[in-house]
Amino acid sequence: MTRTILPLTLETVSYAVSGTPLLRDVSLTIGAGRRLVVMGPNGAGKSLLLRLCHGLLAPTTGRVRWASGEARPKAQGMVLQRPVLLRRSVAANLDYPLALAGLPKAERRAMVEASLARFGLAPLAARPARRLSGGEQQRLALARAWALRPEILFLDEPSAALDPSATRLVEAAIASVAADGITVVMTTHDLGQARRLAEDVVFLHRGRLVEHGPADAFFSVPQSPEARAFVAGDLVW
Ligand SMILES: Nc1ncnc2c1ncn2[C@@H]1O[C@H](COP(=O)(O)OP(=O)(O)OP(=O)(O)O)[C@@H](O)[C@H]1O
Repeated sequence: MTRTILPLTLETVSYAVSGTPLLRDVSLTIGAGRRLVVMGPNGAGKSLLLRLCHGLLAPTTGRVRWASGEARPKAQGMVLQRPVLLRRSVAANLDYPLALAGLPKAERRAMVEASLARFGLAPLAARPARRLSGGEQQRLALARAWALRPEILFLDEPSAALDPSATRLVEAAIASVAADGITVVMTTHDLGQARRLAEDVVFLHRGRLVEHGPADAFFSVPQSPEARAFVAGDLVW
């Protein structure tokens, strides 16, 4: 894959609502091909950070800069905690964005087949998407995003409210996306999940970026008192 839009750089990004600062002076570079997990207690600003990166929100001050120079490149996707699925079959949900992207029918059919197979969804192809279980819906949303061949995917709490076996299937799907060289940036509350998936960690606390570095170092020797308390399970907000 030719890399064109990464790295993504946040330059002293702040975000405020009605004068209340929610994220403050976040500077961060996200390079290609890594799995980055954004962690932090409730209300730390994890979802806001993802929305700013993806372009759903604009910073109050500072800049979000893609290497391609585009304001909001197409080669990036976001999967929400509760994915928005069409009232159609699983296969039709995969086909629709490909049609919007202008892919000819034969290519779409091949890509839908590949996506169904890749994410374990083939037996569900004809089912109404909105009747799927939470875990199946997440995998469909991941498959749909993957089929568009993004360079980077943002995943906001991809396994919130899923049971352990559904969580493991979603994690396998995320690992499979990353194995294709797609950069993954995700939030999670689940320390175990972060240990399983993260290569790098960003740790936020009360709207500030407190740590950013390799996951091994973050989990074994967190530098800040906040991160130490968080890793020990003692910091809840
Ligand atoms: N539009 C908004 N107006 C006012 N406050 C907001 C708005 N959006 C987010 N916030 C607040 O900003 C803070 C950060 O929100 P965010 O959703 O990013 O937290 P989070 O780290 O993802 O938390 P959680 O782990 O609980 O999902 C929270 O205190 C939230 O209430």
